[in-house]
Amino acid sequence: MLMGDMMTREVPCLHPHDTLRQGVTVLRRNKLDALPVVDEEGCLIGIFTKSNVLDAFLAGVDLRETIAGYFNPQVVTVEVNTPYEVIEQRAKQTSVGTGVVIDDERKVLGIFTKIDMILALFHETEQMAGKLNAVYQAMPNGLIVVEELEATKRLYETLLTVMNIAYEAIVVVDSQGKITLINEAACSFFGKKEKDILHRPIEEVIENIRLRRTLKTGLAETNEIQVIQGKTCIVSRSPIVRQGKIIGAVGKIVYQKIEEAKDVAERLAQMDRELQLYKEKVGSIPASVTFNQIVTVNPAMRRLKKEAEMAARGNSTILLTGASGTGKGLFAEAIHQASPRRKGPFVKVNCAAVPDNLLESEFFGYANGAFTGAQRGGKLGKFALAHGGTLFLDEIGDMSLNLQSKLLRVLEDKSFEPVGSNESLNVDVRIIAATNQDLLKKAEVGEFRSDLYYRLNVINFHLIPLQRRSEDVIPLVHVFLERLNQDFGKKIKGVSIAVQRVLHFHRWPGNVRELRNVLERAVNFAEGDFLEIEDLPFYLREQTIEPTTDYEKGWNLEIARRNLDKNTIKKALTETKGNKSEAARMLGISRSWLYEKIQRFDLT
Ligand SMILES: Nc1ncnc2c1ncn2[C@@H]1O[C@H](COP(=O)(O)OP(=O)(O)OP(=O)(O)O)[C@@H](O)[C@H]1O
Repeated sequence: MLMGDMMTREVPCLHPHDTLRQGVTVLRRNKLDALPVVDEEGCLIGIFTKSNVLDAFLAGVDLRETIAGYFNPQVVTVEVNTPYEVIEQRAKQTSVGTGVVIDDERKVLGIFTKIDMILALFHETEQMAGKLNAVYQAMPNGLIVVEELEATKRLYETLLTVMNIAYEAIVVVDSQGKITLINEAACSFFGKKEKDILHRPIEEVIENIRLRRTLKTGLAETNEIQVIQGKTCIVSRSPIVRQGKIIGAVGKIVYQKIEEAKDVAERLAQMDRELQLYKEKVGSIPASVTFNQIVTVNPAMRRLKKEAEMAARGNSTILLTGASGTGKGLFAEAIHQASPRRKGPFVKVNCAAVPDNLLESEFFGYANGAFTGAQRGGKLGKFALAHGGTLFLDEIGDMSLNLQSKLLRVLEDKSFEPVGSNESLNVDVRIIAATNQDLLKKAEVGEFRSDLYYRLNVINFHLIPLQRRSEDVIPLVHVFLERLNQDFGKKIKGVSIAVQRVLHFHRWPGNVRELRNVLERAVNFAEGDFLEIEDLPFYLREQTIEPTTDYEKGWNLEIARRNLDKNTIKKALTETKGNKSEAARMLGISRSWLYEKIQRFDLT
């Protein structure tokens, strides 16, 4: 952290010819303890403090006198790029509470108070706790409990020891992608000393580790085979997320005894290919989505992901609810993939897409010669196809009452008769159902069997609409852009700030699906490296025009810009229910800058 990240910016300056009354008024208005004094060229020549005011009063001066004889020419100065450690050292040595931050021409850039330093310290402590937690998550067997703040140092030493006995290379970066922790194995793997690596941007030290991507998307990736430093390695990456914010990432590189593992991996891949072939032959869709592919930094959604992963281990029926496009299908596949049934088929039926008269044979199959035009030899239904695996009943709210009764019977008896057959078939199938309708309401008006509802609703996961987790928008954008670049052979690097703003504040009635479609359209139209407003569909472009009353006052660009800033900050504060740290993060500006703007626009 540098001085530039901690100081209070844009403080007013006094001139020696200003009166004492002016000096006192500016101090009071800005709630500051001291103000820089500058000469005609704007260069720092001293500091005017509250003590100077008291001295003047004691001397019984007239407030119309100038501050020339009262300000202090001995002023503690700090340069803007001074590192935190040096500032801390100097702050301990001086009794002065305020320093002036200057550039190399002695022009004033801001002031630095001990309060600023305490706030910066809090920030550092928060980050340290996050890093400790991340490394704990990355250790398969280590148990580290962070208790009290005073134990942190001891823990840090323990942590380094634990990291150093691991034979994998472990590296931790902060939200800026700078290395904050690295173990001995990693240093020896890269042939560098810890002191030459720490605090450097990750890509300067380790090519190809892709932790920057983890910081952008929040996606964990496990056991990917990659070549790093010319060696084949197994790499795992994990984001460090705290209160919906990605604050860092951990990378683990296994680089020893890889050849043996590679052999096993290749044999497994071959078996997987064969299995896939058989699965396709029996007509089921091979599920390949895992929880790792579900992008979210929202704490409630992350909790849902964890709970669904736990529920996957059992056999109970699961009901997924939530608006269209929130990821119910994705969750269903991930649950199957995380369950002991993952080797079995994952069969999906969209209950809204199959005509009612065909649903029964679609579900239960039919016997040879069951009806005119039926396939010779009969046909297996989805229940039989899903035997040993998972049957995903999408849009269950659209199923007819007649079929609902039949489904309930299968769920209770675990057996059914194909259409036109008297022979009963036993099946072992786990049911996951999904709907964007309120089944309980439907049950109340007799459109859905309430006994089926309770039978399905053993475990319920209600997915959150994208509008209520807007912090997920940008990580999703990064993941989708990566995929779309691949599909369309493009090299879009990201989205402009203006587009970020629009995407952030849009209400997303179509949820993640709508976001994905918007990006697909934009990638098709984009000409530059970044997606711009004009690449967005018209209905989103319209939202960028902020209502302003300035037309009456003439077309003043500065006023219009200020209004846009003010409105955007207002929206961010409403969105975050007044949480200023959250709002600052959302807007991509520092907290002190946000406070400054709030005061300037009178938004308190
Ligand atoms: N958290 C997520 N991370 C990555 N992709 C997502 C996420 N949520 C949804 N998607 C993607 O968005 C699209 C819509 O998701 P999905 O089909 O699972 O939604 P749904 O809730 O089942 O919708 P519907 O009710 O209309 O069937 C899919 O392309 C899916 O891969």
